[in-house]
Formats: sequence, structure tokens, C-alpha cells
Amino acid sequence: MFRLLSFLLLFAIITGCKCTKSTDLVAINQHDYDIIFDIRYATSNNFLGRKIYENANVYLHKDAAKNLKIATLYADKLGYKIKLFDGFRPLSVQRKLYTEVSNEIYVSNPDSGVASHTRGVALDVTLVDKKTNKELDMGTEFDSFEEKAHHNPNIDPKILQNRTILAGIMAISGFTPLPSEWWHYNLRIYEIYPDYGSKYPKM
Ligand SMILES: C[C@@H](N)C(=O)N[C@H](C)C(=O)O
Ligand SMILES: [Zn+2]
Repeated sequence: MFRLLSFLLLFAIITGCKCTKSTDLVAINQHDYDIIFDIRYATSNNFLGRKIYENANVYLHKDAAKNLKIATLYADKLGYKIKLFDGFRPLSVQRKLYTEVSNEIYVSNPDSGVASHTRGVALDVTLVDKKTNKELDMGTEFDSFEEKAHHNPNIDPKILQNRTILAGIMAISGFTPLPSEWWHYNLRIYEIYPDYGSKYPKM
């Protein structure tokens, strides 16, 4: 009897661990999400000029994934598609980016406990016009670490309008903006989510 109970306990622990992995972070794929994928760190088209991810697979915490789906519906109704630049980020990559930039306004310090990409609840996104297939003009490129990328009401009205459309879609879907990066959104109250960055270096 004791043996059976021990076996069942061991089985529950093992399957429970697997459960945490497979249900917390989920893959974001073309089949389930009507978005455009442009995972920049899986290419050399990023501020480092070299590929950092081995592949372009994207993962998000299931709560963020659910809200991203809602955002795609709002975007679609308004005539846009969401383009995704990044989602879950392994700790090693967060560290690499931080070492290169060394500015916590633009890259979260991996040791500060405030990083949201490593929790799987941050998204780097923009909008594409469905009619023209062109990205909206947001005033700067993605990962342009300068003041022009900050949210600011005193910018060109067209750029302000574009950023505000993105902010509206994301806000109504449960995300909050980062003041210093027009492309970065955190799931609301992201601090409650655990950090998966070192647990899942590569999914
Ligand atoms: C590096 C940039 N794309 C980014 O995501 N910055 C925020 C602040 C972060 O690293 O959490
Ligand atoms: Zn980001």
C-alpha cells in the first residue's frame, strides 16, 4: 500500500511538472493567431546586427496569449494586423541585450526582478495596414533606443495617431504601455507572473 501511494505521489509530481511547462508558456503560431511574425532576434535585422535566437518560435504565458488573441480581433475590425517582434525571452538573451545597451530605460536589468519578457508576459509589436500591407509610421524603428521612441503627446500628429491606435488596441486587450518604447507592452499586473527565463532557455 505504501509503495503504491509513493508511486502515485511520484507520478503526480512528474506529470505536475510537465503540466506547468506545457500550460504556462504556449507557442504562438500562424495557425492560431492572425498576426505577422517578424521575430527580429531570430534574424540579423536587429540592433545587434546578428542572430541571437536559434529559431523564430515564439512563446507567451497563456494569459498573455489569450489577450493577444483579443488584440488581433480589435486590430482586424479596425483594418490592421498586429506584427510581432518578440515575446518570451530567455534570461541569457535578456542578459546579452542588457550587456550591450546597459540602459534600464531601454533594456530591463535581468537581475532587477522587473523584466517582463522573461516572464512571458511582454510583447514587442506594431501595426500593419491590411489594405496597403505597410507598417504604420510610429516615428522610429523597432528597438530604436532614443527619446523619439518615447510616448509623448508633442510629436507629429500622424505618428501620435498611429501610436494611439496601437495603444488603444493593446489597452482594451489588457496590456499596458512602456513610456520609453512605443512597441513594448506588458500584460497588466505583470509582476505577479513567475520568471521563466532561466527555466526555459530554449523551448
Ligand atoms: C530590448 C527591447 N526590445 C525591450 O524589450 N526592452 C524592455 C524594456 C525590456 O527589456 O524589458
Ligand atoms: Zn519589449
